[in-house]
Amino acid sequence: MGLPKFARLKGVHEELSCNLYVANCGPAVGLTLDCIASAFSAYGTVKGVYPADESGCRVIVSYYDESSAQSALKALDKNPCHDLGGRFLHIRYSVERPPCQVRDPDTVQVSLKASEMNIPGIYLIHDFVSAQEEEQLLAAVDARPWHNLAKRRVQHYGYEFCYDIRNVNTQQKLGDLPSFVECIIEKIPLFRKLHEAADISLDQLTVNEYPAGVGLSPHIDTHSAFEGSIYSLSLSGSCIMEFRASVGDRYMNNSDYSSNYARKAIYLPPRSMLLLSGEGRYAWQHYIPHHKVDMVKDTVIRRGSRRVSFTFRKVRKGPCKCDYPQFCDSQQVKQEIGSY
Ligand SMILES: O=C(O)CCC(=O)C(=O)O
Ligand SMILES: [Fe+2]
Repeated sequence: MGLPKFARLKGVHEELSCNLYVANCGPAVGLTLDCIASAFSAYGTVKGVYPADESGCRVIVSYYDESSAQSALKALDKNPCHDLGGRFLHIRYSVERPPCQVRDPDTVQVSLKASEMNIPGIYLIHDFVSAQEEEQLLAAVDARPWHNLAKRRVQHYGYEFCYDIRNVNTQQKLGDLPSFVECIIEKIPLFRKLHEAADISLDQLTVNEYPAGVGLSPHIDTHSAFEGSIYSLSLSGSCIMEFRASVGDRYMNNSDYSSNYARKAIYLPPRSMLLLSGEGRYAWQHYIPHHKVDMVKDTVIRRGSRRVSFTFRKVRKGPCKCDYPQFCDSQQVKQEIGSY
């Protein structure tokens, strides 16, 4: 069952409602829904506290009667709330929207399994590495130098990925993949059960470290740079990864879209390995929204202080001859690839 959906009443203080839209309040600012309910229960019996959106810092507090909501609004709007660490709240009345209006064009249902997304070529295996391997992998990269990008840090092995040209210099090999990733590489054949062409001769690794709230812009990994299978292991923190394809493209069915894109999303827990191949690798942009919290099946999941991903690819030595020429730089047609 979905959450009740509410709309903020802009500037309408006199229109009473049992529901309050409360800004500057929520899991992203360190306040659990339970502690918010407890603070607001000083003004009447609280029916429920719900995230108002995916920001993690706006909630709906729902009372059984309007007089409780009115007392809470009078006492707490733009005043410090003692029970919530002296936080200043911004409060409006809110109304429950009828079910036909509930679709927020900015939100997308988050799948737990790749098969729920229904994008050909995308697979996810949970618990691909153990907690002990995760710890060792993090220690190994933390013992090596990081390169700072604007908002995240990276390391490259095998070949350097150059963000300005979105490609690798195939003439300049850095070396073999480091021995500490052997425990990952040896398990890649597990994907053969899901995808017959699981490529095991990977020779390029990019390690990304994202602080909480930092995501990744929409892009398709350059076709001419890498072969058809891209593996990405999530460590330490979780995130959601979204996928989008233009509505005009034939590589999508016509459900699940808002504005000009079909959009899908998947939850990537720590230690899970994602495979992008085929249509999902060549024709869908992937990206990580810049959120501190993710809404996954009505649960608010706070991002950890860091997420570290290991992305394994095989450098392409000739032109790409994929079946998706409109996204293919080797096939010289206008692309839609975006920046990393
Ligand atoms: O962090 C990730 O899981 C994905 C990284 C990625 O898409 C890339 O480096 O191209
Ligand atoms: Fe990518």
